[in-house]
Amino acid sequence: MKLKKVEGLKGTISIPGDKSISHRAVMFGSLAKGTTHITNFLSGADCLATIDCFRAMGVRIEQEGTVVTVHGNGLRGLKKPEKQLDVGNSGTTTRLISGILSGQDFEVTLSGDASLNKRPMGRIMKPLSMMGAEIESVNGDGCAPLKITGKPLKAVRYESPVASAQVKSAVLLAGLYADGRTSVTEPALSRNHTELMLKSFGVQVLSEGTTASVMPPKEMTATDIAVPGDISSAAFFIAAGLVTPDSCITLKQVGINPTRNGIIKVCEAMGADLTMSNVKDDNGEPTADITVKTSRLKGTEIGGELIPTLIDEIPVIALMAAFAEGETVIKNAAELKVKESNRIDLTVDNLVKMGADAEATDDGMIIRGGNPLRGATIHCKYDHRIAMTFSVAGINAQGTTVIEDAECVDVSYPNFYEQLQMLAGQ
Ligand SMILES: O=C(O)C1=C[C@@H](OP(=O)(O)O)[C@@H](O)[C@H](O)C1
Ligand SMILES: C=C(OP(=O)(O)O)C(=O)O
Repeated sequence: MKLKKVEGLKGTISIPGDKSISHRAVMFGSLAKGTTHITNFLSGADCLATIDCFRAMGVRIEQEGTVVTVHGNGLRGLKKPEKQLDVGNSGTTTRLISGILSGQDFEVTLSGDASLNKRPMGRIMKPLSMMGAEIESVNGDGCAPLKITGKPLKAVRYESPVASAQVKSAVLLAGLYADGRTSVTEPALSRNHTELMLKSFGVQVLSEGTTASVMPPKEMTATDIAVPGDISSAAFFIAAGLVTPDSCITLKQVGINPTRNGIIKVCEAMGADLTMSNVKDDNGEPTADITVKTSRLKGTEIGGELIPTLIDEIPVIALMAAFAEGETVIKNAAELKVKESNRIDLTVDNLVKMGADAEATDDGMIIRGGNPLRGATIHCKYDHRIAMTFSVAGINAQGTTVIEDAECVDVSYPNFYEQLQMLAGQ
């Protein structure tokens, strides 16, 4: 993909469905009794991998674009798949499904692409083993492929060393099959979509501070899920609207769940012209239309409990910082090193390549804003968030920017480039 400076971004777009919520809707719908109708489903590669995994375990799932119908098999109705499950590039699929597979009465192996098979799985293997599951890293490196043999599970109270919704969810989902109340405490609150959606499926869930617990139900009951727009996808256009001269963009029906809205707080701290309207609350998953206009941004500090609420947005926030006046310090974000790529190093390397003043630290980065950016060839190591971040950089840089492997945006935002062109009037 080649990008050049644009004249300004103008218009209104609908942001595709939230990736985290789309995964969970398919998973919980598969385990429920009855039919779950999902609208505004994210038809990106990661969520399609989740659909394929549950189809391979005997669940009938119909998909027509963003409308998905899941004919649930009930809590104990999954079948042993004929082959190993392919989780593609998706950490969420891998870790959440591992929790579910821990409670089944069959053995299964799951494996993903080269990037996925390098990501740490010890963080779920430990608590799931404590619950009694047999879970083995086939190559002995703590990564996928994972061989999981489901067992009758013991309830646990798990103290997670990381604020991770994937770890929390893996344990809570195994807890659906346990012999009592299972709880997870995390160092800071991560996204709570699992807790909210399990409740909609009739499961008893309790959330108190940074502890969530679940009681094993007899069955889960199908429900309808309207997926909000993904704030992690909206982030690219929030940033683009703020840093591109002569821009005004409205993003419709974006999810603003408080465990996900850190980018909005950062925008406020940076002095961004961002307004929200048409705020609606749907079972704890509120949405709003977000309007952004070109703004003079100023540097800020980002760390602590804010980090889990904006974890996937950090690369594009770092780009905003490169356009801001003064210094931005991002800390407590070491988790970025174990995403689809090492997002600290890859963000900083590509920013520097484009002429920005940025440096990596042990757990984050420091960006001194204000240097004009110049076009460059961007290696994104097949990481969708890096590809989109540097596309936003490319439309604001002197010369041409080439994004290699740009098709990886399909993982979370298949129509990203179409919407970008539309807003640029091209
Ligand atoms: O639970 C989820 O849907 C996700 C949780 C986050 O990962 P961690 O739990 O590893 O922080 C996030 O980065 C990922 O994109 C989606
Ligand atoms: C980290 C991400 O996803 P996952 O962990 O599901 O691969 C992401 O989408 O940025």
